[in-house]
Amino acid sequence: MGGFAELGLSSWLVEQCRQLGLKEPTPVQLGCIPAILEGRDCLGCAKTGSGKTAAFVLPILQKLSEDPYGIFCLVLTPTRELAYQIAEQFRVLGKPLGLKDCIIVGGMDMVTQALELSRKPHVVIATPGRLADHLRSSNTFHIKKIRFLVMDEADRLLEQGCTDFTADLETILAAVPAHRQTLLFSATLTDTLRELQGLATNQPFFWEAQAPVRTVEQLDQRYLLVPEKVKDAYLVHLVQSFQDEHEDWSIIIFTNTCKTCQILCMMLRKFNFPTVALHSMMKQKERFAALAKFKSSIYRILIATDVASRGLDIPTVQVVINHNTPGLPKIYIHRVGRTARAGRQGQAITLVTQYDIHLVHAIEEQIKKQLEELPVEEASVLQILTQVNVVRRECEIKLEAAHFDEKKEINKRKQLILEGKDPDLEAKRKAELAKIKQRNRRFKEKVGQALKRRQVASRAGYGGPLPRTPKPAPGPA
Ligand SMILES: Nc1ncnc2c1ncn2[C@@H]1O[C@H](COP(=O)(O)OP(=O)(O)OP(=O)(O)O)[C@@H](O)[C@H]1O
Repeated sequence: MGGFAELGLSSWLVEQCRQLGLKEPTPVQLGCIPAILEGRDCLGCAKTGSGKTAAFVLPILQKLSEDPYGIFCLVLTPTRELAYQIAEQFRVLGKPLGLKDCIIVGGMDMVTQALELSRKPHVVIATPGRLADHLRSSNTFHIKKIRFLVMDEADRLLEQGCTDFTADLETILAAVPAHRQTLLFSATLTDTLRELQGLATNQPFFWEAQAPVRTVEQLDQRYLLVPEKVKDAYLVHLVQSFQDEHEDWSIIIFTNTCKTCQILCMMLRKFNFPTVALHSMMKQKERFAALAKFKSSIYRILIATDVASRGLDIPTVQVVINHNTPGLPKIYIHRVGRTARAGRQGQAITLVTQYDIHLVHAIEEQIKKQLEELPVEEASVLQILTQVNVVRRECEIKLEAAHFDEKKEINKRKQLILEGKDPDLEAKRKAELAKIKQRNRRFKEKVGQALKRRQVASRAGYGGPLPRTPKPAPGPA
C-alpha cells in the first residue's frame, strides 16, 4: 500500500484510497500527483478510464486540508452529468475533511445555486455557461481567491463545437486570480495543446501516456459495413444477440442527433429492450433520472447523443455501439472509452455505411489501430428487416405528432435569447446564408453542366468556347 503514500499524499488520503479500492496509483496518477503537490501547473493526457479524475482530486484535497477556505478550487467540465460525477469523487475522497462542494450547472434552479455559492463552498464544480451567468448577474460570491482551476475535458472546453464555451470561459478567466494552479486533463489534449499551454504557465508539467495505440488495449474494436436503409435492423439484431448471450449486460448506443436518439429509444422499447435515452432536448431532471436508472442496471441500454460521450464512468458498460460513424476521431475515442475502463474488457461496434468509409480511415489513422470487421448472420437480420422498418416508421410518426421538431425550435430560440442574441435576426441571417449557399451551388452546377457539354462536344469533334445550349448532333451531310 506504499503506492499512494510514496506520491507524497497524507496518510488520511492514502486510507481513503484504500477504502475505495484504489490500491496502486495508475500511471497518470503516478506522473501528475507529485508535480501538482509541488505547486506546478499540470497538463495530463491519458487514455479514457485511466483515473485522471483522482489524479487531480487527491492533490487538491491534500492542499485544501493544509489551508482550508472557500472557494478554494473551481472545476470546469463540459457536461452537467460529468459535473455531478466529479463532485461525487471529491465527496467520497474528501469525506474526512467535511468537504463542502457546490455544483453549478444549467437546467437547475439559479437562486438555490446563488445561495450555495454565497456560503463559500470549498470546491465548485461547474459547467461554464451557468457559472458565467452567475458571475455576470451576482455579486454575492467571487472566485478571485481560488488556489486551483481545473479544466476537465479541457480540449472540449476550448474547442468551438456545437456548444461554444468561448465567451463564458472569457468571463470566468477574467474572474479568477492570475496566481493559481491550473490543471488541465483529457484523453485527447494534443490537438489543442497550444491554446492550453497559454492557460497553464506556472512551471507547467506535461504528462502524456506513451502508448502505440490511443485507445485502451482491452477494447475489442469492430466495424460493421451496412447499407443506410438496414442500419436499424442490424442494431436490433446486435442488441438481441447480446441480450441472448449475456446475463449481466449494459450497452451504450451513440447517435448523431437528439431526434434519432429519441426515435431509436422508442423503437428499441417497442422490441421490449429496457432502454433509456439521454440527450440535450430532455429536461435536466429526466436526464439525471435516465442516467440513474441505467447506472443501477434497471435499464440495460442507454441511447445517447455525444452529451454522454465524454467522461462518464459506468463500470458495467460492456459494449458501445456507434449507430453513426463519428465525424471526428476524437469523438470516436471518447465514445468507445465509455467501456473497457480501469482495466476491464469491453467491445466497441461502429456501424459504417458506404458514405462513411473515409471517416473510419481517419479514425484508424488517429488511434493507430485498424478496426476489425464484425461477422454477422445476415439471414437473421433479413428476417427482422421489414418489421424493424415498420416499427421505426411508427415511432417517427408518433414523434412528429408530439411536435418534437417544434419543441426543438422553441429550445433553440430560448438558447439564443439566453446568449443575448435576437432569434429573428439570427433566423434572417441564416436564411440569407442559405440563399448564398444555394446560389453558389446553382452556379457550380451550371459550370459543371457546361463543362460536361463541352466534353461531349469535344468528343463529338467540336472545339471553341463553352456552348450555351447543347448543339444538335452532327447529321449526315
Ligand atoms: N488507482 C486506481 N486503481 C483502481 N481504479 C482506479 C484508480 N484510480 C481511478 N480508478 C477508477 O477508474 C475509473 C475511471 O477513472 P476516471 O473516471 O477518473 O477515468 P478518466 O481517465 O477520467 O476517463 P475519461 O477520459 O473517460 O474521463 C473510476 O471508476 C475510478 O474509480
